[in-house]
Amino acid sequence: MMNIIRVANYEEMSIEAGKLIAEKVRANPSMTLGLATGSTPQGFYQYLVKDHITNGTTYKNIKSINLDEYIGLPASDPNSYHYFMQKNLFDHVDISSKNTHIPNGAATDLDEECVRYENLIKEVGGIDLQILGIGQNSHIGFNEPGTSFHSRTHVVALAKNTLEANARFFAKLEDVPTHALTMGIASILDSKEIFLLASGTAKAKAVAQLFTEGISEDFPASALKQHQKVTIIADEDALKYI
Ligand SMILES: O=P(O)(O)OC[C@H]1O[C@](O)(CO)[C@@H](O)[C@@H]1O
Repeated sequence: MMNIIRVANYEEMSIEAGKLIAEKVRANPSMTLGLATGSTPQGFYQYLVKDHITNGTTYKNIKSINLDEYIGLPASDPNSYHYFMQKNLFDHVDISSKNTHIPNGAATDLDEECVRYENLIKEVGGIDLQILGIGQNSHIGFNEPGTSFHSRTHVVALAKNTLEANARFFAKLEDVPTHALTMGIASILDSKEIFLLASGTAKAKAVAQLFTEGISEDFPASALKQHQKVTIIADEDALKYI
């Protein structure tokens, strides 16, 4: 089941998502949140930080599991997702560092890291609410078109379109890491509930495909149609073909 919440713009998407997430955290203060990086979630992280300061929503017992990380960037690199999470959320709320988890893209044995990460998700009791963005090519996490819907945490070679889309954060295209670690589609679908956020015309085609195309590994986000509890929070631009 996919519910759609249609909002005017990025700011409203961020407020709507932030409100819903903060409500869930207050209702279940020891839940496990599945978190995403990129431009899409930045606004709702700001909302959560403000809400933490003004309303006192606490993350003391919240656990977090991030979707993905570049391979080869140390946690201290400003383009790593470790760094992103510290700067956008973890440094500003009372979450405990022992409860925050991100795949280790600097691991020497990446296969072992994938197994460790999958086990970790199980050990924390699974993800209660997974937040997702969507790539222009329909990727979720870093699961590019063609990824098996049975996939678990794995190493991926990033698609050309993804490298180009993410080059905006780097000095030049060649600096974008070519590989990443990502939770798989099956790992994502195990989450009890999923929010998919989309903003802007660059995402309009990928969002439309969710409704016009069938379930296909060519469109990774279409896997979400197999899930019982998905809410899409998207703005007018992202929904312009719907
Ligand atoms: O939000 P953006 O920067 O458009 O990226 C889309 C998606 O691709 C990823 O960057 C891949 O990790 C996700 O984190 C994100 O939700």
